Amino acid sequence: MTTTNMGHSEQPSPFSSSQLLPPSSTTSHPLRDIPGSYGPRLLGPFLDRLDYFWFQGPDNFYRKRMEKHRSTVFRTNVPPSFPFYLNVNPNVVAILDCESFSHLFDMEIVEKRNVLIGDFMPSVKFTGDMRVCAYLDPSEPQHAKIKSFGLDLLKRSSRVWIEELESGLGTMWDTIDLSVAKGGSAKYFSPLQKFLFHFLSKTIVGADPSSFSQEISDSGHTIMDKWLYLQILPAFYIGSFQPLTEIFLHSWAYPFALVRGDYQKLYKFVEKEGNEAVERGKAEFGLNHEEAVHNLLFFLGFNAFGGFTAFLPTLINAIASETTDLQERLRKEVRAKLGGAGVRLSFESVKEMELVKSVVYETLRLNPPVTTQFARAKKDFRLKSHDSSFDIKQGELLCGYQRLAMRDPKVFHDPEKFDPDRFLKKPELLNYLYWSNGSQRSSPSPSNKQCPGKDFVTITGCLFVAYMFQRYDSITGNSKSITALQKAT
Ligand code: HEM
Repeated sequence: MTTTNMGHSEQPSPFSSSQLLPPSSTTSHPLRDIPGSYGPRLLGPFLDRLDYFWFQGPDNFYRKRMEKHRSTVFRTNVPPSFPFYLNVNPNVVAILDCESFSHLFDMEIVEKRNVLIGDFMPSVKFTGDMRVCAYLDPSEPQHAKIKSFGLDLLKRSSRVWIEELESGLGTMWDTIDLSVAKGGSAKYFSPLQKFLFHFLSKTIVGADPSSFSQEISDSGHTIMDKWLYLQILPAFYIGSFQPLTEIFLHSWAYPFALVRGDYQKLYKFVEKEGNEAVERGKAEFGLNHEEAVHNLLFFLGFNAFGGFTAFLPTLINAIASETTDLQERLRKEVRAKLGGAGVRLSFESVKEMELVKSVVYETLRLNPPVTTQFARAKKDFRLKSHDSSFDIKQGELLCGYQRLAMRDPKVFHDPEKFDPDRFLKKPELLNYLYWSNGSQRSSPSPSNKQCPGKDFVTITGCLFVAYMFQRYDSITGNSKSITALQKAT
């Protein structure tokens, strides 16, 4: 067994002793053929691609097939596919319930080599002609070295995390305050991304963008976006401007040449300003210079900046669009445990904020920032869903769609509803919260593929909420704009 916390052989299936499931689902798992088909060789993948990106959108794409096959496990194609992705095999086995999803974490039976985005892998030119950590399987020696480097960076960054967070959030909310005062509302994507780029560069890489150049300080976040989205575009759901999106954005992969100059700027920034981290990667974790810099850049830009960019707008939306007494309850909890404006945030104080934590977990359940995880069967094995079992053959690609697995009605009561108290009432549900590619009760390690940022992300989400309610009495808005702010009295 290579994993420490999450393998099937070490940890019984999450459902074997669960009180949450009806007794029938824990008893027998009759063997079934995997329903669904891949259709004609070129036409099947093409039609599925159009359904996924255009006619249905990802949620309905999976939901309709799940209903049609009366199964949370079935065969389908996922993009990218025909006509210009001839080397990509779009055939997958979709898995959409918590029990079957957890097989993705068992490194004894699945391999995670080059499957971050599915069978399609962006050109390694985007990452310095090397396969960075997220594409490595734990069986590859380099994985443990680089993952340990990442875990160490995060541990060290905790020394400046709070201080940098407070100062970055101060600047970000000042900008938003100003726009709301001027125009009555503020689109916050850009100030949020600018804050994230500065904050994560300083904490994780130890690199201050303002010390490097005006361009990186002002536009580092947009440069990062360009590099990041160009890589994931072939599989990225856009949901508008069809059929132009299908023709021009989803039909071929764009070359690295379009961002070569930008990537060089980011590389130089990390290499120079993050020199201390780079040297530690070399001296303590046995990486060569190039490996240390390219991996640092990927941790910063793709993993951390990309992840938080997807997560924080959903957190703001969950709170700012609430019309219940949630904000009042959050405000009371934050001020009781921490105090009002001017009192320093701390890791310890947010650990005691049970409602704040539950809201953060519930946001990650309903809106997992990375919607899909893939893994390839290392050997033939039997995969279980709640009510059936299925034979998986070595080499088959499993595709876990988090947005439906996290709405599994056998685990989460009234699963489509945002219930801010869900995890407060039933903390044992954390076993089934999978946003980090592992259970919220498991730990990332060099021998598994769980996100090393798992705890930092949830704690930062809590600190983000605590800061908001220190500063404001109420906030109105959605995932794009803030429309009203009432300063703390
Ligand atoms: C909200 C923020 C974040 C989200 C949503 C997120 C999500 C994820 C997910 C889903 C995976 C698994 C991908 C897969 O194998 O299919 C992952 C892996 C990873 N994440 Fe995060 N992450 C976040 C923040 C961070 C941060 C702050 C770091 C800092 C270093 C980080 C570093 C990594 C790395 C290195 C991996 C690959 C792990 C491995 O190869 O074993 N992530 N992340």
